[in-house]
Amino acid sequence: MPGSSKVRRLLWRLCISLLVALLPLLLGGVIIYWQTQAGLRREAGHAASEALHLIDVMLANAAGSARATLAYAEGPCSAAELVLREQVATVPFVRSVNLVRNGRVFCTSLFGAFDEPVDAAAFVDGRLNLLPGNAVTPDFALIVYRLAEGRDGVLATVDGRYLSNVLQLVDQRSDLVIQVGPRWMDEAGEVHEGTPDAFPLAETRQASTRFPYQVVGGFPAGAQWRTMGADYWPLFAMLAVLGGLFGIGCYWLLGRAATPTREIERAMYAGEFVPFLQPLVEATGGRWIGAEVLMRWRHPRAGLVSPDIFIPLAEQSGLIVPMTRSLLQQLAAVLPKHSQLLGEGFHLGVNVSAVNLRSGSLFGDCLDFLGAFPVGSVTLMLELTERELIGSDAHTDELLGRLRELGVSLAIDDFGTGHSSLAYLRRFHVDALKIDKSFVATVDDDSRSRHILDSILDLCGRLDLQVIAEGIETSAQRDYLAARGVPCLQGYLFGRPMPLAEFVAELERRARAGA
Ligand SMILES: Nc1nc2c(ncn2[C@@H]2O[C@@H]3COP(=O)(O)O[C@H]4[C@@H](O)[C@H](n5cnc6c(=O)[nH]c(N)nc65)O[C@@H]4COP(=O)(O)O[C@H]3[C@H]2O)c(=O)[nH]1
Repeated sequence: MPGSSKVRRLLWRLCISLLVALLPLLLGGVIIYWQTQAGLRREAGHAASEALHLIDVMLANAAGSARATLAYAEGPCSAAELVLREQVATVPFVRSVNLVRNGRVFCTSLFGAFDEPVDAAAFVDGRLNLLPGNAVTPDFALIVYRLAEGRDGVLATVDGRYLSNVLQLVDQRSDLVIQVGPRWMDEAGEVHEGTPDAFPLAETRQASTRFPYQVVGGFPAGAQWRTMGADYWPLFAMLAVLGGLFGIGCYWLLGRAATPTREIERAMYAGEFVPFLQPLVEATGGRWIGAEVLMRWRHPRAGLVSPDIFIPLAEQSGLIVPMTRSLLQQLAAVLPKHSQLLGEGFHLGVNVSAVNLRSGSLFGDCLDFLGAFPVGSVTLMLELTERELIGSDAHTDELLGRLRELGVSLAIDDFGTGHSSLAYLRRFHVDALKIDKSFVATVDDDSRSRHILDSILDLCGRLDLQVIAEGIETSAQRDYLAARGVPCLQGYLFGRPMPLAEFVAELERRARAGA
């Protein structure tokens, strides 16, 4: 089988296995991505509402202090001073309480009597003002709650650091800001003009129902991947292991044969079918004048498998066609380099079956094969087995005619063992007969069956057919057949089927020895 198909198949197997291995990670990744996104949205929403709740509590404290001291806005500062300080000292988060009369602060919890104008228009909804600092703490933000009754009223302030603490601590992963009218404050306590940039991820905006401000929350870019990495790495590791196992399993499954036919197909792509050659020898002198090509399956686990086991299956499935082509290609890749060892018209017998004849590619395969050799250095003989009956139809006749024109000869294999041997002789223009080893074996015993062998030999003489006797195991068989004029012999006595390289090495050895 061509190496490229093998590589393609291996690549395909690898790609599929890789995809299967990546599948849990990909699917898991998508689900985790989606879950993380939903989780971040939930987290941002939860953080904003938590911050809103805490800031509402702080502002409610300021509003409570303002209500408790409003009545003092009508009296002198001296009467209110102690009450104001008491509020600052006892009410959580309230930093100062200041009384306003006729649009001016006239009394503060810090300085007592005081005088400063109040810009009522700066208060959102007349009630809240976010400032980057004031005269007492210019570097610290503060939020001022205003309770007004006409031009009188109370200003209660909450330190911005409480707010920034809330924004920071309520959720350490999300970012939160508080927006009060035209200003906003970040987690660091910095006050900015305008509105903050939109958060790239899971932005949420929640407005207080009690005071005129909003908390805006969200996550910076990349937070999703960081969260996935930080929170889900054990799951990713598990998915990776799972994917690895799936991939290995898939690779193994794809390499495993589901059926015998599938296993033969796999073996073919893996190049496991190889040619073995058994020498054909001259009956007189023992010179190697050719070889029969016999297919062997070098199975990675079972070792060498006999063709009797896999050829019938290969014929049934039609795989015998590419297998035969592969056999011819393997021979054509090696033997022409040694054509000087082969001598003139070296005989090469190749087994073919009905499927090969029907396939439509046999002629091309033979043409390619013969084209690889120097002209006349080999003769190709197709040996027709009788396992599948070959019908005589116009297509077969035409094919055999074209093959004959190409110089390919035709032999009937295992002659006499099938039920159609004589019919074959009648139907086809046959060049040679291969006498089956079961008839050759009759040489050794004196039985009547030896007469059948003699009759076949007579028949061959009358029909002017070339004879090759196979299965010669003893010198008595050799001598008998040689005496009966059989020119070409094959059998264990001369050599067993051997790998191609071994056959070439033996040819070289014989050439050196002058055999
Ligand atoms: N006992 C004994 N046996 C001997 C002796 N000399 C040779 N043999 C065996 O006899 C068989 C001769 O091949 P075949 O009759 O064409 O019979 C072949 C042939 O019909 C089929 N076959 C082999 N290769 C191919 C192929 O490439 N294509 C097709 N279609 N069939 C093949 O498988 C059959 C079996 O092949 P193998 O097992 O290789 O068996 C071979 C060979 O090893 C001997 O002295 N004693």
